[in-house]
Amino acid sequence: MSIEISHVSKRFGSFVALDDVSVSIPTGQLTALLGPSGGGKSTLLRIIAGLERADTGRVRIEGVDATDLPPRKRNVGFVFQHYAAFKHMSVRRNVAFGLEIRHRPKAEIRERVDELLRLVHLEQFGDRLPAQLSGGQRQRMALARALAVEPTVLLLDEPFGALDAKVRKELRDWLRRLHDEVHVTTVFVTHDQEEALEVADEIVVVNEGRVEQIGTPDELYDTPANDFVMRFLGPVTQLGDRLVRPHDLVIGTGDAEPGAVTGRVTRVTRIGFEIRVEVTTEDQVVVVTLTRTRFRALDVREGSTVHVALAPEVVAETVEAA
Ligand SMILES: Nc1ncnc2c1ncn2[C@@H]1O[C@H](COP(=O)(O)OP(=O)(O)OP(=O)(O)O)[C@@H](O)[C@H]1O
Repeated sequence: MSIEISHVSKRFGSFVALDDVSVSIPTGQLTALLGPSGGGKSTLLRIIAGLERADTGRVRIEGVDATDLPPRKRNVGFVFQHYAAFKHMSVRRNVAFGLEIRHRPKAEIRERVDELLRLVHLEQFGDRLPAQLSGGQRQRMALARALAVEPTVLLLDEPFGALDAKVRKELRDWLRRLHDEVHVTTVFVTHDQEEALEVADEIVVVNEGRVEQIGTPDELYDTPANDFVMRFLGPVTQLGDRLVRPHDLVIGTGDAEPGAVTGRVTRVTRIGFEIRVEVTTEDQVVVVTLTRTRFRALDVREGSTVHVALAPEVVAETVEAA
């Protein structure tokens, strides 16, 4: 394990930001701290970085007890949402900064900076000033700068949070590819479940100062530990007294299967390649999402009486899991 957080608690006045949190973060992986705003993700990241002190608990990084070490002795690299670059220095010098203050030989610095600029696809931009870069390019420069000193751990706090949706998505793919190349243990904070599901090897769900669940994207999505995780990770709907995913449901028009609920189709909406069907039963509205092909084959419309049940393959999986 690269980072071991054990029994960490943190209060701000009487407010409990972290409540007895224990997490192990594996070496070489990309781990997301995911959760709603104010849940404690950034506080946890800042405690790993040494920018904040835990009231109780310990932090070990690569086997070394880092709890009492200042940030510069932890060998961690950070990137924040609003990255403060040296405005009057070129991109190259910004990236080289950490190496220069460590008095590395000039030739070594030049070589390393070239390599980093290549890695973050900024090789043509080395001589520009940070103000002459786009937001996405600036964040890539920030990553190159953080990686320059070969940190043991890279910590990213909503690194793409301030960028527009399209650039965000591009950088997300890029981060994944970068990580496949560099393999530095990386922890990144996000409140965006799609970002975490797409990019991370492992996700730690943090809510109200506690860890709700730790697992791979598939584990969290398919076997959430509780309703909170289930709701946070994707769309949900209620079927009877169960919380289920709308795309795990099927609609039937013949005889009702055991466990099915019966209702009327009250709304049909097309969302991209999916069709969202609202079925109103005696006491609830159930949402089902179907592919267009499946929907067409069904031949139902608003007003049709239908049955809704859990898809047979999902029932089989649930039985297997239990
Ligand atoms: N220095 C501080 N002083 C007082 N309260 C703080 C301080 N830092 C954080 N908090 C509070 O602790 C709670 C957790 O904050 P934190 O930034 O860790 O949450 P988060 O999950 O990262 O949320 P966000 O995504 O909004 O940054 C919040 O309610 C916040 O207001």
